[in-house]
Amino acid sequence: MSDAYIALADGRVLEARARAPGRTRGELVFTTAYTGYEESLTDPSYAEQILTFSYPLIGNYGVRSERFESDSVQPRAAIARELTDDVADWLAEEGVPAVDHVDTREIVTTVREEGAMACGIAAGPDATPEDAVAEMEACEPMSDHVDIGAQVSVAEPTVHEGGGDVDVAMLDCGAKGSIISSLTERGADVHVLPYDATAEDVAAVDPDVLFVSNGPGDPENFVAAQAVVDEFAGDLPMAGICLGQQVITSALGGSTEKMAFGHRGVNQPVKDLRTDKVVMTTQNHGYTVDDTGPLEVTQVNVNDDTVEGLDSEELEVITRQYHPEANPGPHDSLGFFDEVLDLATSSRRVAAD
Ligand SMILES: NC(=O)CC[C@H](N)C(=O)O
Repeated sequence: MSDAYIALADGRVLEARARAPGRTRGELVFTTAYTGYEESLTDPSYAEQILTFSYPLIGNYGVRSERFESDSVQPRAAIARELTDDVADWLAEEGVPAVDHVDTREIVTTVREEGAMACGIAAGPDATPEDAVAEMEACEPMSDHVDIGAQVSVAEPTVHEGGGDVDVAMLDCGAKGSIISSLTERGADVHVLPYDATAEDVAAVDPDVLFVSNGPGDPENFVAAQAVVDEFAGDLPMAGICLGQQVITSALGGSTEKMAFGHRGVNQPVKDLRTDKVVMTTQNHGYTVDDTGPLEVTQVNVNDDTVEGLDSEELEVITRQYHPEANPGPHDSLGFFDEVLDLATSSRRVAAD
């Protein structure tokens, strides 16, 4: 007898083993990353999603809080072929349902063929297939989570000192901790502001650059962040990662669209169109920029040609769809943070001349 059920939007109910009990629902997605489960499970970009690991064994090197990207577990639930006790116990403590002993290849091929979909999970001694179906039926599309930023952003402005003389104003739409530390390690002071900060809040920190972070859900719902970008366009250098690229592009007149199942993993090849160099990148996104507005495409995904990097010399904008901070993943693109800080300081020099 199974003690866990996974209900998919296409009507199937899969049997599994409960590793952390509970009932929940979310958008079913998968990551192909073979390491970095501590980072992925604490990445705020996964809020309101159910994360399936395609790699079959998750948890084989334990759970260490130094690796966490935020203070809590972010996906609504986790699914793997095999979860170790370390991970299962951690998720149980955090109240996040987790299941294993399920054919994750079937889940991955379903999502690849039919797209990211509504999913319900019921796990624990009393769980029934009907409970999982009821959860799945109550699942809202990602774009209906209009205030998802409130779930993942800081409540109050917070400063992370890097000791240098560059001030970054970061709109925290669900920032991973290592995006902040990638900037402080390079000497920047990072003023982390709530996702709904106003232009006045940003002006109050007198930044050299505006940075829009990664984050969960539909970028079109981050209307306050888009308004801030619109306000400072052309007057302040700007940079963004993932949701940040999407928000900046939309605010400047471009647009985004939902992908079928997105990119989630640590080996997505990205080509720089100026150098022809390909690097491996970490990704976690379900939306993509389809109209770049005034921005120029500088980098593309080698697998499907989607936009990976955007730039505008005139507007002093530089963005990435992937995650240069890695964690998990390859460090090939860490230089992005140097480019951001160069943009901030060179613009200040021009202003002073
Ligand atoms: N990592 C992110 O910032 C994700 C951005 C956005 N929520 C998407 O899925 O496309």
